Amino acid sequence: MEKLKIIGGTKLNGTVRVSGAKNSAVALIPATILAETPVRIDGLPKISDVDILSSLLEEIGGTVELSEEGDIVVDPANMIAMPLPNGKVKKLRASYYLMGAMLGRFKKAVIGLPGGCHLGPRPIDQHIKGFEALGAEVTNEQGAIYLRAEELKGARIYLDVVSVGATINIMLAAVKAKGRTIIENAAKEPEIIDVATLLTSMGAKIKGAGTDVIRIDGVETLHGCRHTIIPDRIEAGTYMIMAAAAGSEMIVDNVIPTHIEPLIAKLREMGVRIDINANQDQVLVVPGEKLKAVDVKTLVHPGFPTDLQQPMTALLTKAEGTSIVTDTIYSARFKHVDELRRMNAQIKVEGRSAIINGSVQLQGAKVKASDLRAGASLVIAGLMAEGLTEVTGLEHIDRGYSHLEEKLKGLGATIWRERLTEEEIEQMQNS
Ligand SMILES: CC(=O)N[C@H]1[C@@H](OP(=O)(O)OP(=O)(O)OC[C@H]2O[C@@H](n3ccc(=O)[nH]c3=O)[C@H](O)[C@@H]2O)O[C@H](CO)[C@@H](O)[C@@H]1O
Ligand SMILES: C=C(OP(=O)(O)O)C(=O)O
Repeated sequence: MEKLKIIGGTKLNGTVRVSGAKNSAVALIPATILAETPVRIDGLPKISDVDILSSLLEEIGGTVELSEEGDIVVDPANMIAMPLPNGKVKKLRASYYLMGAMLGRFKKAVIGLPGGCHLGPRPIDQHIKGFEALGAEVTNEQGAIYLRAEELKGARIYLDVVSVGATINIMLAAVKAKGRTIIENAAKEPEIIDVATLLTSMGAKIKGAGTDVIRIDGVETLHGCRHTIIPDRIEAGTYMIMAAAAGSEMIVDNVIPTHIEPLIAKLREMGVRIDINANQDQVLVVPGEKLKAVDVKTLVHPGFPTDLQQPMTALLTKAEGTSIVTDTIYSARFKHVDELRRMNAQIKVEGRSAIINGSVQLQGAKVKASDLRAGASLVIAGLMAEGLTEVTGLEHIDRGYSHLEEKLKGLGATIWRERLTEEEIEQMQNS
């Protein structure tokens, strides 16, 4: 077990390069199951979700080569419908994509219910509704989902909730179903377009990804191809927030600015200068002398992403006035607030909103990340704080931030990782 140590107050500047998108990577890797020949994906982030999914593909008989640079080649030829009831699948959310991909290829799968960040209830009823509409029988037996189908047939599926996971999972199963599937009220996140792009390169017929109606005409077979992942808009957003919190001037490189429009708009409203280069792949972030309080409401894409809510909450402790942050996607995504309070933040939570009074000078403290973006918000707070901050719960941060300390050190931050002592481990286990 490890902790991050941060000495706050250093002005960050320079250029940081964004890695491949976590939420694409975790769907692209399972999608390779559907091919009959090797698939290569370039630019995956170095995160534990990628490592775990790669090892799950090996468990079902795939040959997987993952390079240090994040390029993966998966040969799915010898994969079998091996049950994956629990264990590793519980360590991440996106193991649910193994359901759609294995159902598509083998017409059966047994996958344990997924893990991922605890943000309030995260049901998968819309995924199951989609699989059933395609002709699968779905049961929950001792914490694992059993899926079986004689054959998969295209269907019209209206999602009652706009869900990223359900949209992608239904796409994965439907690309090999007989006939046409129409997903209505589909989610529109850039990661959905990325997965559709990979599947199309594999021979699938998909129209409308990125809109709220996706049409899929099933095909008999899918083949290998080469694909480059999109940059991580949430990681990009996190560094932009770090720049606004503790930067002088920072260039965030390898971004698609249209993917982070709501964040750009909010940072500008706070008084942060954001310039986009002519190539549309870099943003320059220059914080103002003083930051203004703003209200933020998370929404489905293209609204403000819930995954940037927690980092944004940390930044708003530095803004003058009262900010209200409302999360309409998750009912309990405020576990970072108690930890920020330890650092002298003036925040209270009422229902789905956090009310933040600023500006305050945060103080270094020992804090614990309860989930991935809570971890990011504590690192941001640590960069702004006076003195030493120690962050534990790094297993969450490592699910989603590639080379975090190296990137921050490159920007001038004083940050390092240390092993926890026996005594600290015991204290954590008792707390
Ligand atoms: C691996 C991955 O890509 N994770 C992302 C994905 O999670 P995930 O795919 O789990 O999130 P969804 O878009 O499915 O969830 C959105 C909302 O719909 C609800 N819901 C979802 C499915 C369902 O069957 N029934 C249901 O009620 C959820 O409880 C939540 O309130 O999108 C979220 C919303 O942008 C992001 O926070 C996560 O980072
Ligand atoms: C909630 C997140 O991840 P997951 O869905 O993988 O738990 C996230 O990336 O912020």
